[in-house]
Amino acid sequence: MKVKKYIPDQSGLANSVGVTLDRFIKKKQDDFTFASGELSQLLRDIALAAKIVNRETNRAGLSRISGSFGHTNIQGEDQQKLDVIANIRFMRALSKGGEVCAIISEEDDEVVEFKNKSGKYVVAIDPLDGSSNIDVNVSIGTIFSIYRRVTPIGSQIRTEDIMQAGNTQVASGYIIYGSSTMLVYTTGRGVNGFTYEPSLGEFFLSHPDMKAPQNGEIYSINEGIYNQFDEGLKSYLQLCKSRKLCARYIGSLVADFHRNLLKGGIYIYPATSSLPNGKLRLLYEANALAFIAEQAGAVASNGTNRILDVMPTSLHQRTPLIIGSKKMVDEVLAINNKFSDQIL
Ligand SMILES: O=P(O)(O)OC[C@H]1O[C@](O)(COP(=O)(O)O)[C@@H](O)[C@@H]1O
Repeated sequence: MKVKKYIPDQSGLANSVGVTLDRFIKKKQDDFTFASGELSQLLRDIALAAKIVNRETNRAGLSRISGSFGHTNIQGEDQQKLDVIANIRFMRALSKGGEVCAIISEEDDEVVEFKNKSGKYVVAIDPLDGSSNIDVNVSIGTIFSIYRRVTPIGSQIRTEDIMQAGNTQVASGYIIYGSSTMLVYTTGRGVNGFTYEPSLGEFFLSHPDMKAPQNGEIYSINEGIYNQFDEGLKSYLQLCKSRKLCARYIGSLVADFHRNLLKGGIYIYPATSSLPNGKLRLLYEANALAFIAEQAGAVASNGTNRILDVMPTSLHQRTPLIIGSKKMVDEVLAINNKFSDQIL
């Protein structure tokens, strides 16, 4: 029987669609000799829930799931229907596999513990970030952090399993539901981005080994609350204006962060007189993006400390966030120090 060797097509007629997320996760898992595959399955479960949430957000206007859910969450925010739907979808997907023992969600007042305690991972998640943009067709996202529990598997979840500093994350990432849908994640070995191809129902590697430019031309901050900023920040913003830098603020953290990660820039949500600890949440917003930022060569600070070194003390605690290109964040911190020295 005659056989012939497979020679990859050279005609260029059928463009390669690239590496699927599944295959990429499998390949990366093989890098870890003793990998059990649980983290890989957990990442796949997150990707599956993301596909469903992507479908829901795309057709929200048609399926009457836009608008308020008529309930206020523990942050005092008016929960949107899609906030609740996204929360249900991720909870369901993460409860199925058995890899997860507990979840911290922006939409749940308390830690959600799964019956099956054999899971070794704890997930912190903002199921739908950028709620104020849901109904107006502006990019929104999902943000997730993954930790290994520290107490024995199978035992009762304890505070130390939940209150872990960001520098103990085993993985983190975000999904951006925008002009295209992307999933970007790290397991501490660089950052990779995958674009969703709805017609095939697959995420494909589109942004391998993402690196943030060391400097940038974009600054992202809600200047509507300018009067509540401290003098150090006001002087930095004057500097940005004098340099004719570009002001870009979508009002969806994931979207602003993603743009600045690709193009170079800085996102700032500071402490203000009305929000003395800032607005964003440490456990399921800042930590995840700080891990991604650092893995891509960028920086994340609360103005005083590295975000990843902040020891959490409460589930929904807020933190000021200064995140983005290294040179820009370092400059803000230097100006802050100068002003705080003058005050002292
Ligand atoms: O409207 P503000 O005060 O500028 O806040 C916008 C920020 O708040 C957030 O919407 C907070 O996230 P949630 O939508 O998940 O609550 C960020 O996405 C965004 O960057």
